[in-house]
Amino acid sequence: MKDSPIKYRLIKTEKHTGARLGEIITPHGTFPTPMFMPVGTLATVKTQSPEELKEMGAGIILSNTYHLWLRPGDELVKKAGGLHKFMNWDQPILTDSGGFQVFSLADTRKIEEEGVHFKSHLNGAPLFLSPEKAIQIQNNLGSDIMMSFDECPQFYQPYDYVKASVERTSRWAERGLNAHAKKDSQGLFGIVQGAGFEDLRRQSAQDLVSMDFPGYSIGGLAVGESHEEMNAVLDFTTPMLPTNKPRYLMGVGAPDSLIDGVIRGIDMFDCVLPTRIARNGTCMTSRGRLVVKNAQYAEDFRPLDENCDCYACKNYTRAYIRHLIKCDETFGMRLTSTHNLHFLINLMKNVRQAIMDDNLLEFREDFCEAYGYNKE
Ligand SMILES: Nc1nc2cc3nc(NCCc4ccc(CCO)cc4)[nH]c3cc2c(=O)[nH]1
Ligand SMILES: [Zn+2]
Repeated sequence: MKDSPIKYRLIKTEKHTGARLGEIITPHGTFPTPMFMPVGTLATVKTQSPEELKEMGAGIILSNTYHLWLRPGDELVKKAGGLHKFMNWDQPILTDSGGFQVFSLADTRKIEEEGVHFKSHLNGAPLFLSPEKAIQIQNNLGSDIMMSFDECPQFYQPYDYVKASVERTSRWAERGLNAHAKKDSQGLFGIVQGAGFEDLRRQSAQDLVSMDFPGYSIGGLAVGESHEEMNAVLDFTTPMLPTNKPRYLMGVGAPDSLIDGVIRGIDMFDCVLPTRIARNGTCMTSRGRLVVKNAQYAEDFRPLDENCDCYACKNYTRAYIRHLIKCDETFGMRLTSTHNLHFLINLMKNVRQAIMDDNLLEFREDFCEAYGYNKE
């Protein structure tokens, strides 16, 4: 692939694990890895302004091709000057290709070699997405990092189904690469599939590495498999990928999964978890999950997390935030969302420090102990 606008710089590997400290250089700026990406599906990270996201250290955010194609339309975003201008975010943006959203949101889909026919989850209108179409939409959105159009099979599909799906996803990746060749201001990642089958993961990785993408996503995970099964797939899949390019684990956001992914050589993560659970008043704290809506916090005048220095924890109490959430006051979910995003971004900052200090396993022990993960 000709010179890509996305560059990965490996700074250091951690002495006792597969963890790496690095940075990713994009046309809209450079961010350190490992990094957690807040999800801004419809061109906004729900309840957060771009200034607040920068303030908390969000280096890059994710938006969705499928959703923005339907609303407001990729042509409109192009007319607005692209996604960065449209949403007033001048830092890096990554877009998912629509592959996963078609399989997880749309009804009655029909997968063919050409692409996927399905009905809009909004109004049932017939739609069609192909590798070429997914590239065209992402070109219009102007994201810095684009995803190939792929099929994300369920984790427990039979071997033969997954094999045929991997082979089609590799053909789709090639078609996307050819459709993209023109625009060199955007990088395109290949997405490794293969469910839980080591030989199919190897086939997928080899196909994509031979196409020389600037970065590789590991797809087909966080789809209902156990934590142990995800770790097992990562144990044999990340070593199949080049060390001088980023690895992005899609859809992963629980604290223990982030740390376990980093230990296995993952550099980038995204998940709706922090903002999704915040909206019903569930917070991640250094002492584990806290459901601030619960009656026990009605007169608890401590911050959500006494070890947190985010805007919510510096200025408000559990009692106040519980009151807002109970009364469905939107400021309440702004505060829980601010805290949860800050918590994961800060967790990755501490993980990067642990890689620098070669004590990531110790950090993991201490973090999981305090969080209440009953780790073996
Ligand atoms: N193109 C592409 N995109 C993906 C996105 C994904 N996102 C996931 N998992 C998200 C799971 C997830 C969904 C919702 C919540 C909220 C709380 O329940 C948390 C996690 N797995 C994923 C796999 C793929 C994939 O193979 N290909
Ligand atoms: Zn906080």
